[in-house]
Amino acid sequence: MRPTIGQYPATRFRRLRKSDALRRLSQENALSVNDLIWPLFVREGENVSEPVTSMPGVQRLSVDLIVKAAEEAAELGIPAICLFPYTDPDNRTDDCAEAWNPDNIANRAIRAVKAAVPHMALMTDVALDPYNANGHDGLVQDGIILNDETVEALVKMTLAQADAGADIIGPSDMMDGRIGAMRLALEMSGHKDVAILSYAAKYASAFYGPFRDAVGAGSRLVGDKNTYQMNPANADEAMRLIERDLTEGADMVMVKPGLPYLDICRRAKDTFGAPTYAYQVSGEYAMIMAAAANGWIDGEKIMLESLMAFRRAGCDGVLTYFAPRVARILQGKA
Ligand SMILES: NCC(=O)CCC(=O)O
Repeated sequence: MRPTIGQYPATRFRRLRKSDALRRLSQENALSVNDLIWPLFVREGENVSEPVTSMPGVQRLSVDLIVKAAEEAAELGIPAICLFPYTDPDNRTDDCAEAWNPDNIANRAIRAVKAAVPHMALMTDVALDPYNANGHDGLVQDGIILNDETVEALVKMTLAQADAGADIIGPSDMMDGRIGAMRLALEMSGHKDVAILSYAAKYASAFYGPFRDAVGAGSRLVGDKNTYQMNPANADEAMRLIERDLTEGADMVMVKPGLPYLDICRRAKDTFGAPTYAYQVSGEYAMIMAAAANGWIDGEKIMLESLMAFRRAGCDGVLTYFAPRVARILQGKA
């Protein structure tokens, strides 16, 4: 596109900003409930809603309350939720075997949600960190994160989630070769219509801090994730990763974190045209909530502005903890 600009006063940009009607008429992007994926944290128990201190307004919910949240999401028109497990400490081991247990907390929640709200698209998380004694996304040997052995474990985890009824598999682990391995396993096991939303460009970011509290992985993490997550200084590499994952069979791709990486979202959309998502991560959410709680910003306006920014950057959708709040506003139910 080559923008045409006439000379002043023939061109006055303020003409189209004169009234609300003209501003709406000339608006380029829109935010809708169809763009939202709501991440939820699931834990053991019944009727348990446990606040996540660093994420005001976010709770870890027992399966029965996850079902209620899914019903609320459906009523608000939110098309998808994404489940993250808070695993009991006893089930966090070096071999991560709980990750592919068909009856682990995540798989039980998938079954319960699909039974209650079958039309809700259910996205999962595929990474070993909620099940790992040392908080890493992959199997660890002598301080090294093993790639190929981890991919085998992730495939088992993927199949258990697909068997439980997952619609969208969300590999967030950043191992090499996992998308191809998962896609092949899904094809071979009768799950050919299960979609993969690849965390293709996931950066080694400090913005994930509150999330690690939410899933109980933060205090366990030994070292950092720099050998598998991306260097925040890199952009060309993100394009290569996205192309690689699309080629291996990803249906959708994600950039994560969100707002600090909008340049990557735009480039990804322009380069590949694939369904592209961003994750407005826990640290982004926490910063907005904390500043709003102090009265330093207008939290609601900043929430809406930040979500619109993803649409402007070319994203087809956003994973955001604000999903139900923004959906209520967009549906006139606030
Ligand atoms: N796989 C999910 C994450 O690693 C973090 C998300 C967040 O910080 O909200």
